[in-house]
Amino acid sequence: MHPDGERILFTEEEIRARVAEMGREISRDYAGRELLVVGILKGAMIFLADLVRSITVPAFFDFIAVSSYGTSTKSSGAVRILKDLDRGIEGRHVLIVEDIVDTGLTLNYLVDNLTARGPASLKVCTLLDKPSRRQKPVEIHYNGFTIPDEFVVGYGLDYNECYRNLPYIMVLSPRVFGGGR
Ligand SMILES: O=P(O)(O)OC[C@H]1O[C@H](OP(=O)(O)OP(=O)(O)O)[C@H](O)[C@@H]1O
Ligand code: HPA
Ligand SMILES: [Mg+2]
Repeated sequence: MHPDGERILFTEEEIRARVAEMGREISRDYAGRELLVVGILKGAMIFLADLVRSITVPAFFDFIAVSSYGTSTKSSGAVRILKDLDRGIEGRHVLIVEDIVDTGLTLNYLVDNLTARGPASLKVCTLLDKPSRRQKPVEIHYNGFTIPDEFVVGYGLDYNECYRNLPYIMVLSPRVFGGGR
């Protein structure tokens, strides 16, 4: 394990198995339809890349970048769109793909924002759910794993832009961010 980790939460193998299972479930639910997968940059990129390879219905991609964490382990509370979708989503079956739902501020904002654009349907898929920290409600349709209240990194998730390329998910040691969340 990386020396900044406290413990591994999910191994590469555990993630691979769960992501494949999620892809199969999504493929069943969207049978006969075309999917527009909307990835939330940057955290969701690794999960999305693996997930879509287990999805068997026709899938198109678009990406939106938002930020609320900046260089901290605490959400600033203000969600900003840094890069919007390239195209409209009116009449499309949209699946938002996210790495983690924590306070819910990011997805609560994005679901409202994208719903206003008139998609045929809108669902949320997240690899991780940390429900103990929720401040705003988010309806999650596909969830990989529910996790405890700890700051996790790896498999796309960062702290201060580090650790995204770790193939597993680990709990970040509080000594790296000074504890005190
Ligand atoms: O439920 P919330 O408390 O809003 O937290 C979840 C969001 O925070 C992280 O993104 P971040 O703003 O750090 O950008 P990143 O994806 O580029 O790391 C994560 O990828 C989610 O998008
Ligand atoms: O636990 C987390 N790790 C990384 N990024 C995050 N953004 C919200 N929660 C987290
Ligand atoms: Mg981040």
